[in-house]
Amino acid sequence: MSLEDIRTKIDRVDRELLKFLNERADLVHQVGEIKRKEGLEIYAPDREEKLLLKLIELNQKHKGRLPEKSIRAIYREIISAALALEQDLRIGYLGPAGSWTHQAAISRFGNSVLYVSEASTEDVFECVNSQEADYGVLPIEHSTEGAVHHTLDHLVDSPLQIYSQFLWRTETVLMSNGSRDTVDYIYGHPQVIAQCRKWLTVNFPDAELREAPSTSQAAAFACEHPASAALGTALGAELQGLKIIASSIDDSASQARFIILGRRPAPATGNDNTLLMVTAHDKVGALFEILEAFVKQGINVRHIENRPVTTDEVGLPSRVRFFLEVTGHCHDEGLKKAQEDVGGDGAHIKILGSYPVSNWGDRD
Ligand SMILES: O=C(O)C(=O)C[C@]1(C(=O)O)C=C[C@@H](O)C=C1
Repeated sequence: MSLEDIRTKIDRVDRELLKFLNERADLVHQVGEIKRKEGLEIYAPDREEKLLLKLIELNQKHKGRLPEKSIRAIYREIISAALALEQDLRIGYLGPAGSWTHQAAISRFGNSVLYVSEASTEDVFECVNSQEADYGVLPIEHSTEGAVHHTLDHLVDSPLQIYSQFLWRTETVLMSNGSRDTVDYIYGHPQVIAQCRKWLTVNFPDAELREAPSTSQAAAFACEHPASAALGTALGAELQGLKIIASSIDDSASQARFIILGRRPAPATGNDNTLLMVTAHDKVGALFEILEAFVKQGINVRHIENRPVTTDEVGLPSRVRFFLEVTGHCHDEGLKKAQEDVGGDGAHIKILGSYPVSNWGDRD
């Protein structure tokens, strides 16, 4: 078949695709109307995941040429367009623009929705609470550095809940106005330099490493001279108009867990985890009693993090605070019973959110 013939066939397939995409958009519009009438959440991550898994399975069965990564990327944008059609969805994220959280948020919500850059964790909470944004995206755990305490601490007094969470690989790129051969100095946040040190030593042994206060500031410095480069995100390079001269340069693969903050709890999917906070008296066996209540109900405590309890009131008995990630949904009977048990011992328990399971190394 000639090139012309193949292109004629591609044009025909594209016309069909467009027809189907618009047919899908009409159906999504109807879903949006029902959700608005019934006061349901527009964003349904569990439905998105089920839909994607079904398509990936179908593709494998029919030996489709497209890899899973491409199917996810294509559908990410189709669903992003759907979300934008259903509602002018606004997503607040921990900025600045081009940050890892920004890139992670786009990997989840696609390019058709609106993004609002927030300067601090507190601002992300505030924009969702005040309804300036529908959802907020924040990091909660790094595979190398552990929990992001700043995010956990803000959940303590907030009426907001974790609506969903996801994992995202934090891949560093090297960006510049020049080419690989012209780089004399490289800017980067100290933590990012540390993450890529071995690669930098092997590939740029003579380049001077210069510390920058943030990844976006590093990119801004690199814009000034073609002999300089910066470490950061692919999105940061795009936003600054810099070329990516090397990618995936981290010494070891690192992932981060992000939460999607919402105003309402997420529905149960049958495979959920729940994050809860327990504040108990500081006494012998405090943690043992808490854990026992969950064990009795056959609930697995997957992760424990403890944080100091601050109080302005002098004379109050000292207390300890634990953040526990447990298996199950907060509406499960077993979890409710465990909660009652813990509460009966004088401890205070607060549900911070139930969300579908996602484990380290599950996917990109
Ligand atoms: O099924 C829904 O609830 C929809 O709103 C449709 C749809 C989709 O495009 O398939 C869009 C957004 C949701 O997050 C999940 C799925």
